[in-house]
Amino acid sequence: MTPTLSRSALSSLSQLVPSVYPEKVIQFGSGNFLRAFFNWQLQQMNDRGLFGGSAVLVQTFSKETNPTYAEQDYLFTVLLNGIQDGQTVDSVQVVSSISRLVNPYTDYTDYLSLADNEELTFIVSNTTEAGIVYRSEDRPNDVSPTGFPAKLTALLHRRYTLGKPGFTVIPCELIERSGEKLLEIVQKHADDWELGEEFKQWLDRENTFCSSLVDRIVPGFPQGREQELEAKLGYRDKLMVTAEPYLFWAIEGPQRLTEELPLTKAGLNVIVTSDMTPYRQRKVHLLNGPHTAMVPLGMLAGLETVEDVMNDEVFSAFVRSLIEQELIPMLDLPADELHSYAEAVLDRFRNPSIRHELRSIALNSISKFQARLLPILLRYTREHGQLPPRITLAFAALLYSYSDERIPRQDEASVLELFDRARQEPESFTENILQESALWGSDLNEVPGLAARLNGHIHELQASGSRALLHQLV
Ligand SMILES: NC(=O)c1ccc[n+]([C@@H]2O[C@H](COP(=O)([O-])OP(=O)(O)OC[C@H]3O[C@@H](n4cnc5c(N)ncnc54)[C@H](O)[C@@H]3O)[C@@H](O)[C@H]2O)c1
Ligand SMILES: O=P(O)(O)OC[C@@H](O)[C@@H](O)[C@H](O)[C@H](O)CO
Repeated sequence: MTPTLSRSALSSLSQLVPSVYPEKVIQFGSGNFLRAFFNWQLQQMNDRGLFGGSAVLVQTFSKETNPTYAEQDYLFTVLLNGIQDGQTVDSVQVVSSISRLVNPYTDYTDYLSLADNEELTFIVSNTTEAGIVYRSEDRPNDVSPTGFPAKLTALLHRRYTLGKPGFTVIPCELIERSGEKLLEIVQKHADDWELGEEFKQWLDRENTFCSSLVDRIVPGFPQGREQELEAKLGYRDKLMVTAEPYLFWAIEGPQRLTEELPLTKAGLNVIVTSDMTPYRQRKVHLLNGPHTAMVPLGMLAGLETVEDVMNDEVFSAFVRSLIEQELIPMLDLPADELHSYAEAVLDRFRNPSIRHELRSIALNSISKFQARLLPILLRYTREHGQLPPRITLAFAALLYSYSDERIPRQDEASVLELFDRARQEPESFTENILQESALWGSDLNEVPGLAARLNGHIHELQASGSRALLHQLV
């Protein structure tokens, strides 16, 4: 029988058994993305003798300890597949940069005692966009608070009471100004819990909260390839994760980070900058924007993956013209840089070696549309005196897909409730949903012509499907 990945399995397969490094990073979140992004980068630094440290994982959400990490001695495989600098990449690496997993729900004392170790100086997180939220019900009791910022506050407070130096905190969540947002919530908990002014000053003075922008497409576990990979690798690995070779990380923080976390020295495409705004705009609008536009249109036409979209003449022409004609002209960055980033994105979308499911991108599409495409729609309309045709069509497809049972909706319960309420009056569904400022930040019925255009498109989508409509646009 094929063994499970572990140190002894590697040894019996005569493969290199990786070194064990001291813990230097506390990592909140144990999902696919961090494994293929941050843990993989730690491994690259360690392999080059530049960091010599591992990350201790803190479970942030599920209350039951995930047994797989311990079963696999905290090892997992990262498979990188795609084209980089014109070369085909098909690499397999066992990553050993995680030391152990702490579950604050079952071992709260162990969790808090992470504050005692002065070698732990970095905190990295990815708890999804839903993780960096304020929860007034979280209290400083002798059991773990539920929210990530509240857990972090408790840890930071212990560090402060021990008189130890603070941390460099780098959240990877895809929310705007993530570092500032996280610090704001930590300070709010400090107020709620009456932790004192001195602690709040220590938070500001001794800790560095860096906003950051991450970029790597990580489709996750290689579904359907388990047997092939087991035969190739000689072990089974439930934590295995596939990703594209491309990687970019902009960290807004002090230059000392380039020495303390020598990612760039390890040859990684990471920059430490005093202003990450342009990098964020470029990525959110030119990569995530087209993703969010292609999802409802593609799914309504029965397409399943980003690659399906890119291999379809009509759909890929739509994606390209969306980028060139509606997105790039609305971004305040040098045009040549935007065009070359966009070309790279189109190549990444075409990557035949990874299966990026449209339905995985579809999760929480409403807030994604608001962040990724709506600002461009509004600016284009203001500047051109007319609606951007492609973003507007994608918006119509999104609203239609949230009101049609054929496409399973995956969104927050509160969002789905607003859609269900709007649907109770089918004749005014569009106007009802556009008026929900909670979804869009304002009443979108005030955008000239938007409701009428969306209504028209929704009827056309019902009558002829998305492909026919795209034909008319490209
Ligand atoms: N997969 C990609 O290509 C990619 C690329 C860039 C960024 N991201 C971002 O990474 C995030 C995570 O993606 P993933 O692929 O690792 O998903 P995942 O489901 O594998 O992991 C999600 C992690 O977040 C934790 N979590 C979920 N909800 C939480 C909550 N409310 N509070 C605290 N923790 C919570 C989970 O416990 C888990 O550790 C996404 O939200 C996405 O924005 C993903
Ligand atoms: O990860 P999500 O669900 O926020 O968005 C889906 C994709 O747009 C996203 O994962 C991109 O692939 C990623 O942001 C690339 O760095």
